[in-house]
Amino acid sequence: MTRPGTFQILARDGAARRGTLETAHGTVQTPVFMPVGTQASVKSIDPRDLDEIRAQIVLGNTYHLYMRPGDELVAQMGGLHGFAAWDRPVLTDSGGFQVFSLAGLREITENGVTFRSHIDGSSHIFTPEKAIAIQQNLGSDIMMVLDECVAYGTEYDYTAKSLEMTTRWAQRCRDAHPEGQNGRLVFGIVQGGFFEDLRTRSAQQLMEIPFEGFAIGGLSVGESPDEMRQLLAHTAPLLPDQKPRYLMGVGTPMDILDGVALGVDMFDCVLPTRNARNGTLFTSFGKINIKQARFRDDPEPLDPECDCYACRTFSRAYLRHLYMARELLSYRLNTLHNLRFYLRMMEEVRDAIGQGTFEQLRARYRAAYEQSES
Ligand SMILES: CCNc1nc2cc3[nH]c(NC)nc3cc2c(=O)[nH]1
Ligand SMILES: [Zn+2]
Repeated sequence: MTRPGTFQILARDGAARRGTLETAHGTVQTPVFMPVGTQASVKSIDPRDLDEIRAQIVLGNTYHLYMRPGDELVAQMGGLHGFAAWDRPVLTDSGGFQVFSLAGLREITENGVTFRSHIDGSSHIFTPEKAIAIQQNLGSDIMMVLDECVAYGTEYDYTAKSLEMTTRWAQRCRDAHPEGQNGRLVFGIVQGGFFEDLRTRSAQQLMEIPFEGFAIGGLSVGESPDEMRQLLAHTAPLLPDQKPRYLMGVGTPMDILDGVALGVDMFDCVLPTRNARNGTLFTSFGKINIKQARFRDDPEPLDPECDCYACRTFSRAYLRHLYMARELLSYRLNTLHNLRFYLRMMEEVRDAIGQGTFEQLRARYRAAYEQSES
C-alpha cells in the first residue's frame, strides 16, 4: 500500500488538478466531495447506500460525537469505522467551528476553548491536544487542527491576533500527532478573515509545519459569493502545489466548480443532505422543489440523466407524494439523489480535468444553475 499522505497529481487543466490522496483506509480520487455524517451517520442513508452512490470519504463532527455518545465509547466500539460499519476514509473536523456555532457560553484562551454543552449545559474544554485525542479515538483518517474561525466581519486587529493563536494551536496539534503516526493525516487550516495580507501570513506560518494537507477555513460564513471567490483566488495558490487543498463547508454546485477551477481538491457541505430534507433537489436542469404542484401528476423520473435508485425507480409524482405525506422514505430517496448528483458531478469533474475539458463542463453547469441560484 502506498504510504498514507501521498498525494499524486495525475492531470491539470488550468489551475484545476486531478489527483489521488492515499489514506489508511484507501485511496481518494480528487477533486472529491465529502458527504457530511455529523453524528456517525449520513442522515437517512446507510453504508450500502453510500457504496451504491460511490461516496469515497465521509465527514464526522468531533464536537457532536464527543458530546454524544462520547469519543471513548466510539473508540471502544472500533472507532467510527467499526461503530458505523464504514470501511473507507473518514475526515473529522476538530470541533472548533461547531463549538463557535453550537455551544453556549464559550471562552477562548491560549490553552483552548471552554464551552457549555448544547445538550446538558455541562462545561468542557477543547485544547489542541484534546481535539487531536478525540479524533484519534474516532479513528479518523484525516484530522483537522483546532482553529478559531473568526466570524464574518471581524475587524483586522482581532483577526491578526487570532490567526497567530491558530498557528500556535496548529503546531500543538502536529506535536500531538507527529507526521506518519499510524498512517493518519493532520491538515492545517488557513485563517485570516477577509484580509488578503492576513491570509498570506496565516498560509506562510502554517506551511512551516509539516501537514499532509491544508484547509482554507473562515469562508462560507455569510460572505457574498464574490467575496468568497476573491478570497479563494488569493489564498488557494499560496498553498503548496503538491499537497491537497480542502475548502471547508463549501458549497453549491457552482461554488465547488469555481473552487476546483482555483485549485481546490476537497469539499464538504451539508447542502445536498439538508436540502433533501426540505425537498430542494439538484438536477441536471437546475434546482427544483419537489413540493411544487407541477410535479403532482408528473410520471417522469426526477432527473433523466441521473443513475441513482430514486431516478431509476420512481416518478416525480411519487417523490412529491412522499414529501407532502412526510413519509420517511422521502428523506431517504431525496438524500440518495442529491448526494448522487454531487458525487456524479465530481466524477465528471475528474474526467474533464483528465481530458482538458473542465471549462466546458463548468459552463454547462453554469447554464443550468446561474438562473436557478435564487
Ligand atoms: C475543523 C474545524 N474548523 C473549522 N471548520 C470550519 C467549518 C466550516 N463550515 C463552513 N461553512 C458551512 N465554513 C467553515 C469554516 C471552518 C473553519 O474555518 N474552521
Ligand atoms: Zn437521481
